[in-house]
Amino acid sequence: MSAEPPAAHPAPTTSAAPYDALLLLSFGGPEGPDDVVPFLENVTRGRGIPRERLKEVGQHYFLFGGVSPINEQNRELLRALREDFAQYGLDLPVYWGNRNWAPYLTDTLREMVRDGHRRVLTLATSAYASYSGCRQYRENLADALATLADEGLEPPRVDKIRHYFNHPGFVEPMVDATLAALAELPAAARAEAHLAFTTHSIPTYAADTSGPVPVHTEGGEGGAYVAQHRDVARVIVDAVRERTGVEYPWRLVYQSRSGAPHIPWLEPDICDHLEELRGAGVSGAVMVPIGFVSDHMEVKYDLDTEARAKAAELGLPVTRAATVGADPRFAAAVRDLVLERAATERFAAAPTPGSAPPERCALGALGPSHDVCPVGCCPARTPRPAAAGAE
Ligand SMILES: CC1=C(CCC(=O)O)c2cc3nc(cc4[nH]c(cc5[nH]c(cc1n2)c(C)c5CCC(=O)O)c(CCC(=O)O)c4C)C(CCC(=O)O)=C3C
Ligand SMILES: [Fe+2]
Repeated sequence: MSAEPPAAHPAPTTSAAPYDALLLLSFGGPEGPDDVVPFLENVTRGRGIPRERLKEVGQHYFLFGGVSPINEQNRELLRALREDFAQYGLDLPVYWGNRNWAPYLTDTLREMVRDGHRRVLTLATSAYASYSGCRQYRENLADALATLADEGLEPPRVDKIRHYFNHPGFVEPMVDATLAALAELPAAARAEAHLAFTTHSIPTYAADTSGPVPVHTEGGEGGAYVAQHRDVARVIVDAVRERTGVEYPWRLVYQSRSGAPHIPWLEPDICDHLEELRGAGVSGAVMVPIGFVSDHMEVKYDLDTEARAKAAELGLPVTRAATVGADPRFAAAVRDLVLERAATERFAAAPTPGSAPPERCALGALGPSHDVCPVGCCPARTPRPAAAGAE
């Protein structure tokens, strides 16, 4: 056998430079009955959510012993990320901080600074563009950095990984989960089944202004939030057709609405949609929660408890697809996104002749999302400082 020819390309680098740490940034949730009310106070501070709604949401948590599944799911994701990074030689420590519960973001960032980190890349557990799913996390980062500065610490530079809703490592586990949930339907219910893709409802004004380019349309159909979810749904429907030979009818629907009743939010609600499907004589439905990264309370209560009860009352067979959670393909996707962004930053700082910015993986029609949110992206109703963006 002849010797290996010299490699045409340099070996792909596993360097995360200029980044020296990854921050997993999440929502946080209560870990026992005594945590529920203070957690809800953290979530809703200044957000004008009616008291009745808060009492109701508190009951959802008490049904599960006051414990949200989200923290344990983030611990699993941390383990999966660390394992993946170690296996592929990516030497990048991973930290975890939350918006609404311990470990709090500010405490984690302080620890990161004390450990000597100066250049932090952030992964938010939210895949899509919207105020709640993106800018609000960037506001939390700005607040935490300001607190550290007040304490006399030198704040690190913080960036955020691009929206990953259409990354194959996020979408492909959902395709498998949709196939598995279809297989769980009784055979007679499967043939004429519908796919109900679900995500968190948000106010229609937030949907219309989501993403970098505000599209002012009536009814919340204009912005990036809805467009991104539709694109993912389309990719899953196509992949399911390739694997089963069936093009299942589908619709993007919403769940977990809060806020005052006179403010319009994205519709239809999953429960109303199930009722409509039953009325139309549909044989069964699969709920596919593409809007969420793990099976946290919005999935366990709003879908597995409330929507399933609705379906049972209607006599409509339904199953629910799992979210990606700590799937190794998602951990690998995060590594890919870290390396992609690191290479982009290095290229921007020192473009060398013949070098090119890295490839950016994305399925669907929309293409890879921007790295840095431009000024005015997913605007807040009351402007506040936000980190990791162009402003
Ligand atoms: C877009 C979006 C995501 C997806 C992106 C992401 O993941 O970030 C998300 C995730 C989550 N939302 C969660 C919990 C809550 N969200 C609330 C309230 C709200 N969510 C909103 C939007 C979103 N929320 C909005 C516009 C409000 C109204 C008030 C406001 O503008 O802030 C409330 C208050 C009570 C209520 O009214 O429901 C709670 C308790 C949990 C934790 C679950 C657990 O504990 O396992 C998670 C992962
Ligand atoms: Fe929420």
